[in-house]
Amino acid sequence: MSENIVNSKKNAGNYAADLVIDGNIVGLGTGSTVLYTMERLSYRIKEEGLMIKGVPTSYQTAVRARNLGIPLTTLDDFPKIDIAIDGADEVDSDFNLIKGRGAAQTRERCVAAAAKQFIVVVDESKLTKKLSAVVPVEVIPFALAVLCDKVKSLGGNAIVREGVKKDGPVITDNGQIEVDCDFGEIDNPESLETELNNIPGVLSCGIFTEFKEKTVVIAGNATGIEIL
Ligand SMILES: O=C[C@H](O)[C@H](O)[C@H](O)COP(=O)(O)O
Repeated sequence: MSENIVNSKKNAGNYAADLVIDGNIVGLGTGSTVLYTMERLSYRIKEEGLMIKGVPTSYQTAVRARNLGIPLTTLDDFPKIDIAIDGADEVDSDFNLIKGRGAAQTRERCVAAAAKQFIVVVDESKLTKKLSAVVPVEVIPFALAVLCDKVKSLGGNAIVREGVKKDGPVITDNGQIEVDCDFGEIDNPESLETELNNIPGVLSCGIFTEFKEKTVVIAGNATGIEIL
């Protein structure tokens, strides 16, 4: 990762952490940008006495939060939360998102849905006019072929994500399979999201279109941020 991208992620992540106030229940997204948010929250907890609890969206985020001294809670205890901060793989000009590079989009969707405010932290290279990144989809193995068939009928191409230091498919934090679906440029993200999420056996696809009204996008660059 170039130094520019690292600084851009850091600037976005840090800015988002400073939006958090005492008493907040904070959805903690997954990925490299939110890690900067979590590091800054950890600093604020230790240095400023900030009192918060985090709801992690993945096993990795839970482990990182524990190591950083961020107290954790769950959606069982707080079905409604104050603010969720999360990264994205692509953000279009209408605030439609593609998420799930880390295969965490199902829990990320649950946490974003539970939050009053959804803060998306990205480096500015993630901004695009039209979504065209690969769309991750989490599916139960029983429905894998049905999903692949449906993706084909929608003009896409589905590839089961393979592990890096494991042979065979990536098994998600929910014990399911992650499938990367390439549709090229996506003309209608809302309808594609609905089509994919309605396939029986799909837990969640990575297209997020329904949180626009509560979304603030913080796009980091090498020297600062832009709020969209
Ligand atoms: O499953 C992973 C998530 O959707 C991430 O939030 C997304 O991939 C962005 O990650 P990063 O901040 O590392 O680019």
